[in-house]
Amino acid sequence: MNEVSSLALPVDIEPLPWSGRHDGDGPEHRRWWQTVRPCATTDLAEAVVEGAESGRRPAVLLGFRSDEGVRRNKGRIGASAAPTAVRAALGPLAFHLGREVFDAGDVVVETGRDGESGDLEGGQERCGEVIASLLDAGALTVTLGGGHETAFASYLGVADTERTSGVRVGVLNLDAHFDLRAEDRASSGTPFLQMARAEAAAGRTLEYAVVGISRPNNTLALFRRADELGVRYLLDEYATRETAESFVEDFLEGLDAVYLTIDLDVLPADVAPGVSAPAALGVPLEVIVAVVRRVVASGKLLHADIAELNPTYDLDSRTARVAARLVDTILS
Ligand SMILES: N=CN[C@@H](CCC(=O)O)C(=O)O
Ligand SMILES: [Mn+2]
Ligand SMILES: [Mn+2]
Repeated sequence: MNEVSSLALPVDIEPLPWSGRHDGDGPEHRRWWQTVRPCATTDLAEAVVEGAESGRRPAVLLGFRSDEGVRRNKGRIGASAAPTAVRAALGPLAFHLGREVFDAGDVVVETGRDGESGDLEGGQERCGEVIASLLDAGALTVTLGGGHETAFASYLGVADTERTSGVRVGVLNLDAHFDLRAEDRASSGTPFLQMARAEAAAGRTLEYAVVGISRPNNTLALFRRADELGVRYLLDEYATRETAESFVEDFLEGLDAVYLTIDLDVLPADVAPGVSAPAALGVPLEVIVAVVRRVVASGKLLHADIAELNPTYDLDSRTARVAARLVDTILS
């Protein structure tokens, strides 16, 4: 395990904007805003030692403020504001988790304009370095995207940490889309093809499964690419609690560790209106929560991210509240 003092955090640790209702200072009144601490290296190191005793790693949240992937994918931009919106929705929630939670701040991606490209690739590399460093230190990491280009940043971190050396790692995506587009440059529509190519270059095969694929929202070309790459998927219309849990159990069985990525457009549009591409059908939130619980119960969760929240199109913070609930479930 690396020294925690070598953490490559994205920002100088400053008080971050966590707030919520105040019912008192005792543990019985505890909420997220009273719990989350800036990710100072010595505090994280202590929490890792304590977490090893209780069997619960400390969690570290990391924002990936990026619009560039969705912009390149011709979607509706606004996801760069999502990390702030998720923190605001998490802050007032009652805290029942038996682990420490830290906030490592945000990696900020410059957005392109006037025909110029933004530096998505640089941002993904920086984010990947931070994730790998936090994983090496012993944390359970959760990235708050950003468009789904967040997933390639997550992959870089997962691929780089010493914790995945010699380990069978899979990627479980909860999403209406494959995001396997073959494009000249990275976007929110390409991350899993980028991963498949990176794994192939390393002499491995990407273990990739998706729950919630919408047939009308993925072309025949994308279904063919998924088949060529051996991608396992469950269509949205067949995703009941029973089928989804059994699909995920089968996938997890052949793995030692899993990276979970949740694209909020997997949910019905009335549950998650604040996304670039809202779903006409979608997978019920109860099913998504059940899937996340299965992943957590497996003990194989290494890293997770939540992507595509777009506060510009949200209604009364509905989607941000769902994202916060899912973060809470991931860390339960
Ligand atoms: N992140 C991926 N987004 C979808 C968007 C689809 C759409 O705009 O309809 C994709 O590229 O397939
Ligand atoms: Mn996606
Ligand atoms: Mn999607």
